Amino acid sequence: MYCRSASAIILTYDVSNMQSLLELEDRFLGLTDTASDDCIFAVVGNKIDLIDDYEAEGEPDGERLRRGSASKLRKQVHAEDAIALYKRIMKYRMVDEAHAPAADKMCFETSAKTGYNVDFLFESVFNMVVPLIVKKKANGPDETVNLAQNHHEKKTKSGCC
Ligand SMILES: Nc1nc2c(ncn2[C@@H]2O[C@H](COP(=O)(O)OP(=O)(O)OP(=O)(O)O)[C@@H](O)[C@H]2O)c(=O)[nH]1
Repeated sequence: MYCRSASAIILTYDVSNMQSLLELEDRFLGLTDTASDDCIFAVVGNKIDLIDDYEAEGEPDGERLRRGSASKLRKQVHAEDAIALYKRIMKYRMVDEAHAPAADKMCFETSAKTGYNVDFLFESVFNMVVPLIVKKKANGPDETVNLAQNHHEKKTKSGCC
């Protein structure tokens, strides 16, 4: 996972697996330390199609009955769990909640399989990120690591000693 200067990070868990949400915090949150200070976070519960009471938008009448619920799973991660994680992420990043997008706006449930909410997720994140990027560009170029310059500086130092 490479996050240096990232303007947006989408953290994805599996709605039918609580462990996947816990791992986002335990294993991946620390890896976002190098993201941009104003980085936008979205917390996304994927695989919503596997859940018992999921009903895809636009699903034809009777389709759900036809599908049956034998293979459906119980939802293990609820919206409030994701919202609580989002709030902990803001705390971890030391972002004042008043200055961050509202938690309920940044937590999504999707299905990569059916496409449910996927466009909405990316459009929402995109609409938030673009103004930030435009603002940053207007403030001048990003600080970047100049590998050639570092190399040269090292060489000069070793020459002096
Ligand atoms: N039903 C369903 N299956 C999905 C969805 N997204 C991914 N999968 C399936 O889940 C499996 C793992 O998907 P990956 O994209 O490899 O995700 P991963 O995070 O590496 O793996 P997992 O932790 O197992 O989900 C694959 O078989 C995918 O086809 C979804 O929205 N719904």
